Amino acid sequence: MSNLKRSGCFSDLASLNENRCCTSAIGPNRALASILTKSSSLISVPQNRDYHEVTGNIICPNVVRGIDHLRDPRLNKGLAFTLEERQALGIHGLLAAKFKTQEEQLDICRISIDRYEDNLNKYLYLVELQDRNEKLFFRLLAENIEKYLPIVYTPTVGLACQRFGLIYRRPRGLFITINDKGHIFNILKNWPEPDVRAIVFTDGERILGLGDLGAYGMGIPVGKLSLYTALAGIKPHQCLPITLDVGTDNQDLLEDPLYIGLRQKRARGKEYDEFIDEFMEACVQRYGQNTLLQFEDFALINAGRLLKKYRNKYCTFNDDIQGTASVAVAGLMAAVRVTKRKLSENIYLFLGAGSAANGIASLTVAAMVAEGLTEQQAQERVYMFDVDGLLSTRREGGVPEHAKAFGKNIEPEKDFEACVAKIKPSCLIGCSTVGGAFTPNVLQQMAKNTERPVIFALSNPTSKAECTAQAAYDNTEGRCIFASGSPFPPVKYNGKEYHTGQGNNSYIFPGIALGVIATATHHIPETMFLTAARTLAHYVSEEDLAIGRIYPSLAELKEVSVNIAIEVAKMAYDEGLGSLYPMPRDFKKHIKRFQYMFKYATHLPDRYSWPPSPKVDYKSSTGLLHPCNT
Ligand SMILES: NC(=O)c1ccc[n+]([C@@H]2O[C@H](COP(=O)([O-])OP(=O)(O)OC[C@H]3O[C@@H](n4cnc5c(N)ncnc54)[C@H](O)[C@@H]3O)[C@@H](O)[C@H]2O)c1
Ligand SMILES: O=C(O)C[C@H](O)C(=O)O
Ligand SMILES: [Mg+2]
Repeated sequence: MSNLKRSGCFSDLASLNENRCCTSAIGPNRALASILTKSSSLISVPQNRDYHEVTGNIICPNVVRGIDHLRDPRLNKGLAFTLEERQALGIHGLLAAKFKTQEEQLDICRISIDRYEDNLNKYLYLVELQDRNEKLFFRLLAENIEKYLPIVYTPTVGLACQRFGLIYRRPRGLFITINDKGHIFNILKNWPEPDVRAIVFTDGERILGLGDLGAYGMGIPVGKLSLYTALAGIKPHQCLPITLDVGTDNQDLLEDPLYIGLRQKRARGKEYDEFIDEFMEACVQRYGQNTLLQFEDFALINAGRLLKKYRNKYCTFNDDIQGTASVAVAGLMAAVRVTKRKLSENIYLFLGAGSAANGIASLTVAAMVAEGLTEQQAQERVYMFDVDGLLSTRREGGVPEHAKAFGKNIEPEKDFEACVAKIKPSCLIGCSTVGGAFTPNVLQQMAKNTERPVIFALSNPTSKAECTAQAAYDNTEGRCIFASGSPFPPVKYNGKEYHTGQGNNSYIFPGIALGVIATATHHIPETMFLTAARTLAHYVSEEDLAIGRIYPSLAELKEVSVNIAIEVAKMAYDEGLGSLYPMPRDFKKHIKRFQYMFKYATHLPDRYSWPPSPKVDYKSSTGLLHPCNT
């Protein structure tokens, strides 16, 4: 370096960066880039070598001015830029003199967040960090999952969605409105990243258990995709959050002066269906046929039927139906080790008969069939109770179409407590959005039904949970096996402390997504969710069970996600669904190759040496590697 400094190469490099450009220039710099591409470059490209090869450890395939290295969150390292980088990139003097390591920066982040008492402020701090320094944000999240998952994700993300009009500052993701019908592909083209592999999208109609939040639902795909990166290491530039704004039927929002979405009633019927059709087509047209399309928080009237419509035509899944089913079945499998009852020996009662309940029930049936029951025998063990009472074929209005498989020819019952006493379930599963619906009487009845009752209060966020962890223990003499969708503090019962688990689809969808992306799988069959459930259940240790947890700790989520990805990837090839060839010999290595590097990369151009450092893998199947996209 010192030789270079003496020879004045740094000023050379700074101007080099200003002029750097390439054909894949994107976003606001596109016009400038195309002009510069035509102008003479300072880099002389040896014959038969392409531009990226010659530029070596290129900063970004974009036109990047010095200051952009600080303004672009994907490039910014703040005080962690070294002296050489500061000089080479033309940002020397734009930063304070101190050089910091990423570890030192992480300490400051932790201290800063801890200063906030209010979770929404913590959320805002993290949003701001992601907007400022992406690698620091993801490393902070990935290394402190237990602490920050409840902030960027459930339950705080629910509050953020409710206040979205107030906290909305910078766009993250795309808003595509019903008025864009006929032009969706063009809107997708405005997204500055060309290498998108996964899209999480919502129409905002059933945001957690909070109902129709319209365009305010954007917090959900953003939060889900943060976990794609933090838990599964899927690269952030490959992830795209989208809100499909088709209006809202939430009158409060329509009258809310802060509301940022379309101020009109929801589009329904043909218009809505055509819009979703066009959206699905546009996504694959823009990003390729294996683009993973994750449906999130769609209302019951659309969730199941859209899954049915698209599941064999696109690489798609519905997280609320299938991801939730997988995590719940994993919990049931782990619980078998405590209850000593096989899955097929339980009686299941669901409170709520919507997307989540039907997803869980169907996968539980599949797991019981794997234990030897017929499908009909398995279905007979599953009861559901919705807003109109027990799903009885004899009730007025009968059983809704989407839950037909679980309707029973028995006396109708509208009193849930009476139902728990009559049916005597051993597993009670709440997906109703009704906070506190598992009353002390219901829980006490569960303790009478069986020695070790399984009680899942899966509704989110915390205020919608059917009961708290403490209430479940208090009302079952501490004999229950409990899990909840949102986290609860440790339970104290009879002088012992229990740490109950979070039955949340966050244990599943990041791993499924990584496995699917890494194999370019074109369809996601139901059996993949059973495989994911088995992999997750396998991770539950005796220590977990001893403290009341039927899931591994959140701290293990990254390892769990990678292992789910590996199993999903193997299955993809076994079933002829993977389309990336040759088939990997070592799946673990293969999966790792797709993963993000949370630590900073050097931003020094490698032009001093030729050929460039052998450590740099310029081209891989994941696309061109450069510091901002590793
Ligand atoms: N833990 C997780 O990973 C996870 C995953 C998905 C969904 N959820 C949560 O589960 C809840 C339900 O989600 P969904 O997608 O199934 O919603 P949904 O709208 O599809 O279903 C809700 C169901 O609850 C029923 N219901 C409403 N009020 C009721 C009442 N008073 N008594 C009995 N039933 C009642 C409705 O009739 C409907 O059948 C939400 O709170 C959601 O956040 C959690
Ligand atoms: O978002 C979550 O925390 C889980 C689930 O997808 C939900 O809709 O509640
Ligand atoms: Mg959801």
